[in-house]
Amino acid sequence: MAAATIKDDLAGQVPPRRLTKTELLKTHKTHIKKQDLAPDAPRPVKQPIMSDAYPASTKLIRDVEIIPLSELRVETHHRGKGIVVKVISPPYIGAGSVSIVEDEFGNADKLAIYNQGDSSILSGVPEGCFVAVKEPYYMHNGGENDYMICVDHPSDVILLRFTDPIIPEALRLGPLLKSAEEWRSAGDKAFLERDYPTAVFCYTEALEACNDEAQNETTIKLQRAIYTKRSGTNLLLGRYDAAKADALASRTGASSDWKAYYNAGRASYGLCEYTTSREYLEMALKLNPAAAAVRKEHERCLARLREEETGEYDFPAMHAALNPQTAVHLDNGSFLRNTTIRESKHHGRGLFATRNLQAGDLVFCEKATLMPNQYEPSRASAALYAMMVRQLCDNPSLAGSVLKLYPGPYEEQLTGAEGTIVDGVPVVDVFMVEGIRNKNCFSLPLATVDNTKPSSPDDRMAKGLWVHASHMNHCCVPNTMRAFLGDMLISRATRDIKAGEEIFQQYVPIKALADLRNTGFKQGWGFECNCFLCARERTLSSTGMLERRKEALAAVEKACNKRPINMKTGDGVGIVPDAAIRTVDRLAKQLEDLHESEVYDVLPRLTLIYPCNWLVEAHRGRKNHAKAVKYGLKVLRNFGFLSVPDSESVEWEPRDIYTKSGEASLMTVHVVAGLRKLAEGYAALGRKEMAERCVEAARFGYMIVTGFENDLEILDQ
Ligand SMILES: C[S@@+](CC[C@H](N)C(=O)[O-])C[C@H]1O[C@@H](n2cnc3c(N)ncnc32)[C@H](O)[C@@H]1O
Repeated sequence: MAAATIKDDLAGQVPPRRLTKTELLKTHKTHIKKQDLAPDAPRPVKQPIMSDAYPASTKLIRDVEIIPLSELRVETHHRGKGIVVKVISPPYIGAGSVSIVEDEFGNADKLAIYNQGDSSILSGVPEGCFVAVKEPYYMHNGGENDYMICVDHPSDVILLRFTDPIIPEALRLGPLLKSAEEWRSAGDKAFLERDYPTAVFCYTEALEACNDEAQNETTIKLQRAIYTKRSGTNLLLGRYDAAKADALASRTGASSDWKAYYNAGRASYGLCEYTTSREYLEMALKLNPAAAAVRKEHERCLARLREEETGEYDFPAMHAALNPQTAVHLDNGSFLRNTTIRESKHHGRGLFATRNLQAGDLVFCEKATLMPNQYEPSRASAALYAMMVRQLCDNPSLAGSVLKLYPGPYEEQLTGAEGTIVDGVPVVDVFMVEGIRNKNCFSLPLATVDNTKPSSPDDRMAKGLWVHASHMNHCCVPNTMRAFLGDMLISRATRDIKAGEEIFQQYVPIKALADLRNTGFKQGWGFECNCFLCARERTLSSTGMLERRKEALAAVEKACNKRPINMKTGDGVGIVPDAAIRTVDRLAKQLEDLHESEVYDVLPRLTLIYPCNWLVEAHRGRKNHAKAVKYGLKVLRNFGFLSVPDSESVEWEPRDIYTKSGEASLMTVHVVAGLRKLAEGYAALGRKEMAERCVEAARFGYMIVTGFENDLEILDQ
């Protein structure tokens, strides 16, 4: 309460008193002591709260007015202003890095820097360095006289070079006399200690020092050697854009340049730019045909290009290579050429087929743009957000694709400068990043195929971003289905798709009732679905009918739930008394009658799936195979598979159920399970051919669901 009062009273004003340098340093030391006692405590990520959103600074530091710390006003974004300070304490690392800083007038304050990745020296700002903060926010920190400069956007803070003229002389305390050689050895030392961000900083200083020294052959040689070192270090940090630029800057024109091309090739590979990577690797091979490492990398690169071109993958081998601890990121390229991004009539941009596709075809197969190895659901979102921020800072070339994704309503606050380079770093607006994460990320298991096993836990889900797939709009009865293998997203056609048709996916498993599912879409993504199913249900079914259907659904679910089925295992019904079966049967019929035939002739009847599945189980339990088959056929029909015949005399191919069911079938693993139960019933009735066709259709469906051909028996494990 007291804090809130101080906050309200002082907003916009300079605080009457703030803690002195000595007081600040004393409290800071106690925090650091505590930190030293628990050095391995996991570091939380501060995720942005969209209601507090404010845009990142897009100004150059030289264009803002530098003010002393004493002019900072509470709860204020100091637009058009900036501070230049020296860090006078080691950092305390929590959700961000908190340090004590001092300005040229001897004023001290607390500086909290959030959202810097581990590859940045600013994730743990070292004592003695100088930083500039553009358009800082000064906040009351809860306690009495306790304030803090708070930096959310990573690009709002700049690590200054020691020789930067913007640092006031009084703060600098004498010129820094390190030579290029000295900075280089400092870099080498940091490298050997595996402190790669510091190594990069020192090599950068070394390169700048080279510029200040006499330009002779020795300096040029030194400069190129440092570029090589910095390139290697940036590669280790995953800063591929910088690694590539350094590699190219290290060239001398001699045959030893093969190393520069090799590094540039590896950096391009890291960015999944395989065509460019191949070009560099081929230049390296030209200069040094015997280099085995280059040859190996070149072969790897050709394999990626083949995958991109043909869409041919060895999915079983990829599956076998997965390891939840060490290998969730597969070494594969993205096959995207069957689809293209363009404006869609009703949903902004969308994905469209570039050629005719058949049910079961690979629509695309995309490697994650960003996906942390974090399958703990409570941490998955924060891990993805942190990775997105870090990668955008580290590899500005990513901005071109990631920052074009739909960020939700925050779109209106954007300046258009996000992703551009200002003061040497890309402008990264964390609220925009969070908006993009929120509207575009996918939840995924390690492998969809394993997740279909009844024994697999449902809750090991990671989160990731696939830029191409993010352009797909939602449809409740979509024409594709996605599956995951590590960080590969496999999209398959659930029915035939014509060239030029829009590709849809289901964002989340949908609710049976149109109004309920649309409330979810509105809240989560800000749209109301107007797909074939939603539009017809909404406009053609009368309100009275929808209400009665809701009541009938509640009644039938209540009856089923006395003996619920586990939809994953199919277990739970057991031997059910006649009376219970009769009740569910009667209620299901009533519900069925509430679906107008003229509306639902070509539509799935989602509310009927659960009761019909229940009846299949009840009849299976009593070995009443004829009835199990009857309801099994109804289950498929209610998923929208309208072309499953019940007669040997009808000519049909197992795949026909996918290709000849119209535009509104809903493919899920339950369809596969339904086909298997149907097969079991037919086999028990001695109708072998029907049983075989159903198994074949189930196998084909399981390939669509899991992304590649798999044994149906996995569903029993
Ligand atoms: C992941 S993005 C899909 C690509 C997006 N259309 C774009 O222009 O970038 C999700 C957003 O697309 C739009 N969207 C997706 N499916 C839709 C649908 N069925 N009807 C209307 N808008 C839809 C919504 O604005 C949603 O928040």
